[in-house]
Amino acid sequence: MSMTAPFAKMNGLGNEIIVADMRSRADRITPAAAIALNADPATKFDQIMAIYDPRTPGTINYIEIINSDGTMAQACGNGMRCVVQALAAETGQKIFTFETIAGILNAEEHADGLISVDMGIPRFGWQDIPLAEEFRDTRMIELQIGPIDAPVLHSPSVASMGNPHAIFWVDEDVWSYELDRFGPLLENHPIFPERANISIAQVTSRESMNLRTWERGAGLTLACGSATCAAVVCAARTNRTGRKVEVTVPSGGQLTVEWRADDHVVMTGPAEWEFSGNFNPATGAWLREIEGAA
Ligand SMILES: N[C@@H](CCC[C@H](N)C(=O)O)C(=O)O
Repeated sequence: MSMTAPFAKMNGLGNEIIVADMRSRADRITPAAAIALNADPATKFDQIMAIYDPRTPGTINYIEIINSDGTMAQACGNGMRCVVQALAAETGQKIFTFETIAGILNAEEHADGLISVDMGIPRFGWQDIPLAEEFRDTRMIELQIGPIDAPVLHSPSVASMGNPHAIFWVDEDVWSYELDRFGPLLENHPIFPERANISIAQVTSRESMNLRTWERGAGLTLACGSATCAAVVCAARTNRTGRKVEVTVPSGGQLTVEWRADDHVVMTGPAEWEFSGNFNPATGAWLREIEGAA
């Protein structure tokens, strides 16, 4: 086994992704390697999507998702689109079935280059998210930040897309909130025993919303695919929108999310390759691949 593994630096609407090719390898990417890669401005990332050999018949690969703080995540919608684009470019295949720690996931690259990922079935039970205490109705839970009599953010909807999400509904521009200040406090609030991804959502019509997300284990990001899915199912569940919504993310791009009649949530959007290289999964030391080199 070679010391180094190939990787591609990519992004999904600005969500910074490293797609690591760990096929035919038994080793894992260490938290130290993730932290080292994230410390270098050239490879700074939000998630690493590590592609491994399949574990389950009927799936093409097992995908491990690592946040920039070195912790594991169960879901990453933007990262999955990057994985699909990388594998489609390599193999010509267009339809994929993957396995992650959250389960089996289907995805497809369309003729126009956009990629759809079936993000699975959302869960709303307080134990599923999970929350530290019982809430019978997770369309709105008691949680607020700011002065007790004039909270800045309050009463979020919560959902699991495999990973935990809280969505705070706002009327004002999403950029007028100090998410960099409130995000870490809410991510680590005792109500979320596994921490949570924290989003603020401004619904602009039955079919559109603006969304900003503070990601668990990664901080402020330019897009978060699973958060867009969580926001759309929570918006539909609270009758703020219909079941198909175009979500504008901080990069200015759009993701289309449809909560289908069969309960599956399908997210569609682009992915972009930036550069390729090789890295050491134990240390994070890396070298850029020279384009055009044999
Ligand atoms: N960027 C991702 C979500 C990443 C996972 C998250 N930080 C977590 O720990 O749950 C996406 O596009 O879904």
